[in-house]
Amino acid sequence: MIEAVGLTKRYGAKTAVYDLSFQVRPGAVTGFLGPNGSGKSTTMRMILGLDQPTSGHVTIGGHPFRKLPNAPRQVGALLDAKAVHGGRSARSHLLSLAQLSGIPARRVDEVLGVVGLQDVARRRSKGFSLGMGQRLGIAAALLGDPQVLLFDEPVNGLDPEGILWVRNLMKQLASEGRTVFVSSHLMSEMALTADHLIVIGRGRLLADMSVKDFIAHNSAGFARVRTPQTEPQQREKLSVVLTEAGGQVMPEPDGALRVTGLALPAISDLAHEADVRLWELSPHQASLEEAYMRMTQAAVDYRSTEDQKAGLMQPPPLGHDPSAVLVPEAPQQGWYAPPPPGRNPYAADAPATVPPGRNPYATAAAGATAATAAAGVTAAPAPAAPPAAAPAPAGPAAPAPADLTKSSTEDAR
Ligand SMILES: Nc1ncnc2c1ncn2[C@@H]1O[C@H](COP(=O)(O)OP(=O)(O)OP(=O)(O)O)[C@@H](O)[C@H]1O
Repeated sequence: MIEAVGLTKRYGAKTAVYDLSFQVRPGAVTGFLGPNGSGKSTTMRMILGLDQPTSGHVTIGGHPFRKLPNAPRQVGALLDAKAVHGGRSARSHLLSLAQLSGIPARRVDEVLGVVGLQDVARRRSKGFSLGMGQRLGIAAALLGDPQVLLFDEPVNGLDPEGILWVRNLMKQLASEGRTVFVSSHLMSEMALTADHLIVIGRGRLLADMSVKDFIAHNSAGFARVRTPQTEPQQREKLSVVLTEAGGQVMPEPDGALRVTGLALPAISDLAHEADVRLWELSPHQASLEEAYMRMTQAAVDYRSTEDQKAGLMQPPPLGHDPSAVLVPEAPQQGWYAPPPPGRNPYAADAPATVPPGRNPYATAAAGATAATAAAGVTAAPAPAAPPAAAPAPAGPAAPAPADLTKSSTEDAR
């Protein structure tokens, strides 16, 4: 088990991680989610003893990483897949890590098979695509057959087949009773891979719960309501009526209204009483991705001016005064306002109102990382992550597609 207690890390005036306490349990995949710069990599580096906490502490199996006996056999980590000596072949890279940790050479061939790189094992890794680099990093993490595994963005650069492979590998490792801690920006992928989620924003804990609970609490429903386009005053009238009845009303890009906090029958009755004709009244389920975006949007540090065009910022509510701009300290209601956890907004008895409411070998088994650090090789800064929308395409140095999609020997079993 990994246990963090009051973990805080400051870099000068910048607080990267603040008072984080959580546990990562064995036998489950725990997803570690947060926007860019939220402190995921810093937390992982502190777990691996590569960064010292300013205050608080973190242990693995009850010991700080640096005090773990035979760490490479107990903990494996993928932190930065690009931090590999490109002049070496995949096999010799793994062999050198194995030698540093007293791991027999036959294990190198085993893990090359597990990650599907056996046919390119003697090729220099500088010719590897991003996806192949990720596979090599995962092989390094598995080298010591450790019980605790940390993966920082393991699906970066992987194609859909690779993403599926990583998903199955994580699940398999957890089913063997191992502790698997995986960071990602991709809520949708984590919803499929993880059993438990730890979500952070600006270094603070936002959620620590099972995926099941996260879905139940956050992917709330809403109603879409549309009035005749030819009569905009009807839309305004309905919006006022619904708001007065305690609903939250937001405009949709196509001119419809998104309503939360009111049951569908109540919306219908209120429209009827106000003599407003409806062309659409339909229930919708907000996606988990959207729920995650809502939870973390107040904690997003880097936001493109193009976000508005891409629909990644919340539209202002109807009647919003743009001069009164709020800078929230905590997550707040975004595109939609979900009902309190467990409440079905469409139930006939639903209330009319809702309360306002690196290291060069950082890819390597972590122990080898420490060993290479001791050998005087300094850690590289974490690379900027790609946008969350889709896996990054293979880099320009991508080899023949056959290499990328190669099934691992594990797949074949
Ligand atoms: N060595 C450092 N010196 C100064 N600031 C740092 C250092 N490492 C990280 N930070 C800052 O700490 C914050 C958290 O960074 P971190 O890399 O942990 O976030 P992250 O969640 O992993 O981000 P991403 O998803 O983009 O990889 C950022 O603001 C980052 O700029």
